[in-house]
Amino acid sequence: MKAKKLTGEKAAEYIEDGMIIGLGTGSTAYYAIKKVGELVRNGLKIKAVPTSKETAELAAAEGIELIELADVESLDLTIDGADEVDPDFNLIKGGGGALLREKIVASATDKLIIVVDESKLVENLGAFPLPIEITPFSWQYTQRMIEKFSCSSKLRKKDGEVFITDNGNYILDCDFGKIEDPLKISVELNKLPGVVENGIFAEMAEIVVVGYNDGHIEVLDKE
Ligand SMILES: O=C[C@H](O)[C@H](O)[C@H](O)COP(=O)(O)O
Repeated sequence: MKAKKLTGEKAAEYIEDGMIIGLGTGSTAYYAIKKVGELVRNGLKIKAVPTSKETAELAAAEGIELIELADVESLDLTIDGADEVDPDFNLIKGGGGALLREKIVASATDKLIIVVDESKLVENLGAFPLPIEITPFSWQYTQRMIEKFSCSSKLRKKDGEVFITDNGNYILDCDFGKIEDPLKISVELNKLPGVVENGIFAEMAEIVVVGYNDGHIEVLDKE
């Protein structure tokens, strides 16, 4: 928890007056949002696009001005968490179910800053089951098509009920084993009718802020 808090707060240092920023989802992004709230209450002027209903509620409670992505051309930066990060900054996201909005917001962002604790760093993506957002319509058919990519999958449930995303869709958590070529599999998965989006964020992150349990932080920069 300490590591998550430190990374969230460190990432907030990149925010400057007048910026339009994206706010990620999850337990690490939470700390960044709390820090942004503090900065706003101390006079920082920014506007923010949330990546989930949960984040919108938290940000509003923090007094952060929210806007729609539809109303802007691009975002200066986005701070978001991840479930896995490989050495090339490819990510798996969507453990919290927010991957679709997160990917749309990330794609509109000049600088995507990822905040993680050390447990998220991996040599290869894939130990964390890949979340894939799919339409409820004939979802079992979509599942069969996805499983042709040599994975096994489970429909995500929460409290015994099917998990429904903010967009009214389902999520399949897919075990591919080691993912050798994240960009390729991401593109192939998104070609399947019924697949709305998958949780691989390939070649999108620019900065990864890593928090270690001993209290130190490392900032990894793609450049
Ligand atoms: O859907 C959720 C997001 O992709 C999260 O950013 C990701 O699951 C990491 O969350 P956490 O920081 O809680 O581990």
